[in-house]
Amino acid sequence: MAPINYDQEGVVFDIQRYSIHDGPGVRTIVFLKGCPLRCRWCSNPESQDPKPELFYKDSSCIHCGKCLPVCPVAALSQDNPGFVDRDKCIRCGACAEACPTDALTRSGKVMTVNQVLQEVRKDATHYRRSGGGITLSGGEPLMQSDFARELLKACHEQGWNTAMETTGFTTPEIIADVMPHVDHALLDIKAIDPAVHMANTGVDNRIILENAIRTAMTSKSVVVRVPVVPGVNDTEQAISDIGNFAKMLPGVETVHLLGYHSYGENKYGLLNRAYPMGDTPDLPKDALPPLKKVIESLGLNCMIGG
Ligand SMILES: C[S@@+](CC[C@H](N)C(=O)[O-])C[C@H]1O[C@@H](n2cnc3c(N)ncnc32)[C@H](O)[C@@H]1O
Ligand code: SF4
Repeated sequence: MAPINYDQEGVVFDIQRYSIHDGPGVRTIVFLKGCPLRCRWCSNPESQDPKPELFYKDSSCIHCGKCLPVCPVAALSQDNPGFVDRDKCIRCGACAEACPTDALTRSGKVMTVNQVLQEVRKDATHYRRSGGGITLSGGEPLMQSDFARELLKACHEQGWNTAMETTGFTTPEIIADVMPHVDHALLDIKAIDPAVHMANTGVDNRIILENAIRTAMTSKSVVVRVPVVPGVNDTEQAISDIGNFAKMLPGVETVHLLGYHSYGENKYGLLNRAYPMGDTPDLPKDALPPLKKVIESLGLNCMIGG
């Protein structure tokens, strides 16, 4: 195996400690920026653009104007305080540094594998006791495949367990390159019907379904995950289609059903974007048990949440 490149850089938008979801034991979740999909319900809209970007919180802005002179490309407006011309913005973050009230903040920063390791190491004693480790999420972690691979290799060298939340929309070469370093793959399948998938995520699902087979053949443990979204895949037929696909993946025994929630809605506002789900209510709690039964009737284990 090639030596680990600890200087490999990636763009990280969050590191969450002490998670008891998204893999076994206590975990640190490292969120990588960039995603080729645009799921209408995505709870992490700040993950989608690969580069760092600005959040603007109108209610915190005191209109002091300190952001205006520091922007090197005049992407902010004197007449309309807090307005960010996102096509002009070069993501340097100078305005966020100048902002005294954090009305402007930057999501995403460049980190090396070594810098992420130093952060993750703070939880290492918990990993040992609980069988936990690191989970890469995003965004789509495979969009920064060199960074993901080097970080996973470095975690394994420390003896830490690794997991990845992915939708597998990438090339077969990247699956072969990265997935052998993942102990637990949490593989999202959002819809089997190609038209439904395209309309709600913006991409064709053929490559995802093909890569699901490749992942199942490469990874040590794979769980299929389904965000259950009203009007998209919340019918017994749609869940049965996903269950039947999961069932034929080698080694897959478990499906997680995640009910749609709108927790990410406010972040669309901070990015000056409209929320694509409008006022669609969260999936009612009682919608999931019947769908769990559908999965179990196929001979698979099913867990609500993940
Ligand atoms: C933000 S995604 C990142 C990983 C990868 N891009 C993916 O979609 O699998 C992490 C998990 O959150 C789920 N998720 C995203 N938005 C959600 C929402 N509004 N309600 C419930 N689950 C959601 C995804 O389906 C996925 O299982
Ligand atoms: S694949 Fe994941 S990160 Fe990408 S848009 Fe969909 S939910 Fe968001």
